[in-house]
Amino acid sequence: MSDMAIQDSYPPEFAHCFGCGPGNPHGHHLKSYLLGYETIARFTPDLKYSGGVPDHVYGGMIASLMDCHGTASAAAFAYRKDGRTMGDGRRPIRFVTASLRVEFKKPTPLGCELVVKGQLLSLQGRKAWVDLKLAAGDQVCATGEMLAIRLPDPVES
Ligand SMILES: CCCCCCCCCCCCCCCC(=O)SCCNC(=O)CCNC(=O)[C@H](O)C(C)(C)COP(=O)(O)OP(=O)(O)OC[C@H]1O[C@@H](n2cnc3c(N)ncnc32)[C@H](O)[C@@H]1OP(=O)(O)O
Repeated sequence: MSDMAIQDSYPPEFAHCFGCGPGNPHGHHLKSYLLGYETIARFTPDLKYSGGVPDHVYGGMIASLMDCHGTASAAAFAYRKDGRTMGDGRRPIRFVTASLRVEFKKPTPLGCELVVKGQLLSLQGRKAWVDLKLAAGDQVCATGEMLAIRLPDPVES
């Protein structure tokens, strides 16, 4: 597993995301890592992120974790495809979410660590499709699929 969290390679101007930006003092600071051919993030939501009942996570938190983990995963997969290393000093590769479909399979328990995993489905040009799974222990509680779009490099003047 890479020692560097994917989000820690975001330059300061792109580090404000509430879900995962290292530069947002109020945010969740999700950290995603490349682990072989998949990505992984671990997060334990605070008890205030309850759904309709106090011991389940609300759906927006689940989608948020997939949102941030999915774009980070897309970036990590693109670095690998380009033969680059995160934090290599060149312009960082960044993706944003164009679409995210989430399927809530089981109630997600609150008060325990959630594990989000990402796998690359396809990477074509600027478009990356990422498969996502969120589990509590052995139970997959939600699955998702993201289309992430790579931000173009600015034109040098
Ligand atoms: C933009 C400035 C951001 C600045 C800040 C950057 C911050 C980087 C750090 C991020 C840190 C963590 C982030 C956490 C995850 C978020 O929360 S990201 C925030 C939520 N997402 C957004 O705000 C994105 C809003 N959408 C957009 O800005 C623009 O629609 C996009 C996604 C950049 C695409 O616009 P574009 O660059 O003009 O590209 P466009 O030519 O429209 O589309 C490219 C291709 O994708 C396809 N496509 C685009 N959208 C869709 C869609 N929804 N469904 C299907 N296909 C689509 C197009 O058809 C096209 O396909 P081809 O013709 O090439 O085959």
